[in-house]
Amino acid sequence: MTAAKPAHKRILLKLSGEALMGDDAFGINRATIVRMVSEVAEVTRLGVEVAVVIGGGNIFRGVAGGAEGMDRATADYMGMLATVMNSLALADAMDKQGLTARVMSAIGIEQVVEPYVRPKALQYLEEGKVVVFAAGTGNPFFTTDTAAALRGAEIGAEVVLKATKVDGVYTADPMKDPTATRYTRLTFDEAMVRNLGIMDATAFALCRDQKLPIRVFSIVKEGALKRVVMGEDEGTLVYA
Ligand SMILES: Nc1ncnc2c1ncn2[C@@H]1O[C@H](COP(=O)(O)OP(=O)(O)OP(=O)(O)O)[C@@H](O)[C@H]1O
Ligand SMILES: O=c1ccn([C@@H]2O[C@H](COP(=O)(O)O)[C@@H](O)[C@H]2O)c(=O)[nH]1
Repeated sequence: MTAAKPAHKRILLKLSGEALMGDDAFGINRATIVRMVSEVAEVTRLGVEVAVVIGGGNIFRGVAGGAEGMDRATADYMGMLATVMNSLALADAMDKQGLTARVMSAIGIEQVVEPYVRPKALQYLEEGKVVVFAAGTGNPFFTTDTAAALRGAEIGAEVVLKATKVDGVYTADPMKDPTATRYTRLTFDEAMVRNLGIMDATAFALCRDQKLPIRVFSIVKEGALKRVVMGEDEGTLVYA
């Protein structure tokens, strides 16, 4: 009997910053990051090329309460720096688990991490290294979901996997509306027309135009990432 093959050769994994908190109120929970990284390690062992974009919601968001009264662009740069911190923590945890990770930043901070250079990122992926894209798109007024769509398209990923705290896209925010029901699949146009808040419209529009599917699934659910990579029916597929 031959072993089942992964459904994807190259993926862009968008990891929720907020999920990194685990049960804590802020920051990075050690056990949580270690578990997330072990799930990433498992899919790299299947031969899948993995690029990661991590959010910053566990530390700072430009539109959150902590930024009230601030200049929006300044607050957004703080948010991007929060994603650099998460990226460094992630790469460090990967290193500890025997993965080789490279952090590439969209904003220049060469003393800390190397800048994002597309051919270099592609080279790392071909070498089997995990590439962590830090600092979002490098521009204020965007989110790391849009960065995931952008980098996913640039590196020719077959799918964007949005790993978050909920197990898919619902008819309404399931954290606020207990009657909300989960979609198994829906189109980008449906997601945008229904104004479903799971991702911002910029990210949806970019993926739709590039015909880059997104699968939304729960990173809290153990083994879900591997099941998604193996093509099993997990979470919600958003497609063009
Ligand atoms: N229609 C919907 N279906 C599912 N989740 C929704 C929906 N509308 C809003 N949400 C909310 O969206 C959240 C996930 O999106 P968001 O990008 O804010 O989180 P994240 O990926 O965890 O962010 P970050 O990386 O910034 O920490 C969920 O936790 C959920 O509460
Ligand atoms: O391209 C980008 C990406 C992010 N930001 C800012 O960072 C925070 C954290 O990102 P999340 O996607 O919310 O996790 C975001 O709120 C923005 O303030 C950005 O400006 N540009």
